[in-house]
Amino acid sequence: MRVKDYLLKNKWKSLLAFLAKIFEALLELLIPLVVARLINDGLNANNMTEVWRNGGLLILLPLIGYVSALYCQWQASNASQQVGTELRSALFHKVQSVDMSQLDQFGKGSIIHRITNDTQNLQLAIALILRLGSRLPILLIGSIVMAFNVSPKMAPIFIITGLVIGGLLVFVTLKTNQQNKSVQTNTERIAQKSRENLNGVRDIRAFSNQQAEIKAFTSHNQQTFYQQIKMGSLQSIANPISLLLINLSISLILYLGAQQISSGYLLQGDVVALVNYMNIILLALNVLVNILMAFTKGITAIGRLDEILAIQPTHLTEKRIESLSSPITIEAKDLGFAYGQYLALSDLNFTINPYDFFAIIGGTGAGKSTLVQLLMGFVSPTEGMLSINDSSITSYDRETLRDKLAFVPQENRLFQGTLRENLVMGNENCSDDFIWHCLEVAQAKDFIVQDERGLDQPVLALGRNFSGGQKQRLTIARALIAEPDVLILDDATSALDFATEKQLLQELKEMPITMILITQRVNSIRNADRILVLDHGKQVGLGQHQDLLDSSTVYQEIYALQNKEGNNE
Ligand SMILES: Nc1ncnc2c1ncn2[C@@H]1O[C@H](COP(=O)(O)OP(=O)(O)OP(=O)(O)O)[C@@H](O)[C@H]1O
Repeated sequence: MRVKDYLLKNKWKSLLAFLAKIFEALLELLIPLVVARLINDGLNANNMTEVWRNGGLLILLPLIGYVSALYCQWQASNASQQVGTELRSALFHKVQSVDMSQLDQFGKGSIIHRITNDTQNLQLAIALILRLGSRLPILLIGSIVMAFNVSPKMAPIFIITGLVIGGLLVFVTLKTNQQNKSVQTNTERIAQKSRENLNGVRDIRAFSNQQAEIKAFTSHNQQTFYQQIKMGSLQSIANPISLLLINLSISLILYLGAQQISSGYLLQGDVVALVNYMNIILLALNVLVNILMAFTKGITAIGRLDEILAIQPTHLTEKRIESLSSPITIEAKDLGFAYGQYLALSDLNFTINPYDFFAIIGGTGAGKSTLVQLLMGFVSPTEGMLSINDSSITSYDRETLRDKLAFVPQENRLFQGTLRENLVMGNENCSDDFIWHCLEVAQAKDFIVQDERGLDQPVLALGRNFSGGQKQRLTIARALIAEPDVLILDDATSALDFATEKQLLQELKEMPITMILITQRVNSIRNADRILVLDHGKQVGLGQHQDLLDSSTVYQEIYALQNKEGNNE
């Protein structure tokens, strides 16, 4: 579904709001006529019945109009809020359901900006257009028609004024629409820069890079400022020019009206009605400028939201497999993956048997993390096949995969709360005994028991009260507590000292799980059942430690380098 479908879904509420506002506008148009009658037939003719009748109408018509406006307000708010809520939810679901690589082109900051800011802009535009926009054509066209009715000779003044001001506003709208797109992109850059800075505040300070960062931020900020000024200036031209034209027209009506009253063609009340209609046009045009501003933002938002809604999950299958029985066998056949045009992995062929200790090694940028993303179903293969128990990984329901495969990333994340809350995220009903067992396997028990609050000890935001190595052990324990069939550790032992890592791997190997370890350290995987060696996205070795030392040049090089430098021990 696209934005237009969400707008159509709420068409009845919008239509009711629209009709209520049109009704109010029609009533408003009658008022100058009633005033004219009050003057011509009542006051000038000294007819008190007409004075009372038209005076009464002058009270009644605005009252009915007010009730109608209230009803419109209610329906318009309802429709706009509903569209906003449904869109936010649809965007969130879309972001959850597509491959992560499909979102790369937008960036996280942009996606957040679209889900929050753009939906808000669209919501405001809908509300404003329904509440104010619907009455504008009625007021503008109606005033010209009514003026024609009062005096056909004066009507050309209305038509010419309307056309000139209308043309001016169309010009301003087209110009500001273009400008508004740049403003949105820049605002997004500011959000992205702020996010990047907050996340990397330590690195920035460590490298004393604050000045450069402040300069980059200020530059984006200034650019937005100038763009906003340019947009505001364009929009502000419209108002004084419209005002000038309207006042010139009113002067002309008064001048010509005076002559026509003298010649008996018009009555005084008719001239008052014509001036009132011109004032209605002026007020309507004032509102129009505000609506156009909201409208341009709304149109920009629709385009930006549709870009996200249009993403089709690359792995869509008719029916997803919702059960995955143990034990699990993973097989790659001519597997490859490309980020856009860049082929990050190609021609991978391997099998991971149940309860294997399978290791993946390779230098920086070899494609290890990309392979993990494929294994976790975060991205889908662009070449060949990756299967789990003989069915393509893309045919499985995501939740089913998450239940069976646990992943510990390089960047370990703990959340504010208690240790227990952090640990049981994937298995809320597990017993304390099981938690302690997993903590023991993950080599985390020792430092947890030192605090008498045990599992109830607090975790600060981002796990700030734990060291890097402690956080790694806790995230491994969390993955084990979820009782997965396959545990994938993506460089997740890098902060552990060699002895602790050795002990951890030993204990994990004894558990009834398949372990996939991604690492850069040869010495961590000497005991692996099988090691996959990657180099620049290609498979350059597959076998056990000793086989690879005999057969794989890349593995020999990594081994020689690490053991010469003694990096690992
Ligand atoms: N989102 C992305 N968009 C484009 N290219 C990417 C993306 N992520 C990774 N790459 C490229 O794909 C290649 C493999 O990256 P990957 O992160 O899988 O390597 P890695 O072996 O895990 O490296 P490291 O050990 O340094 O983490 C690299 O050349 C990288 O530049």
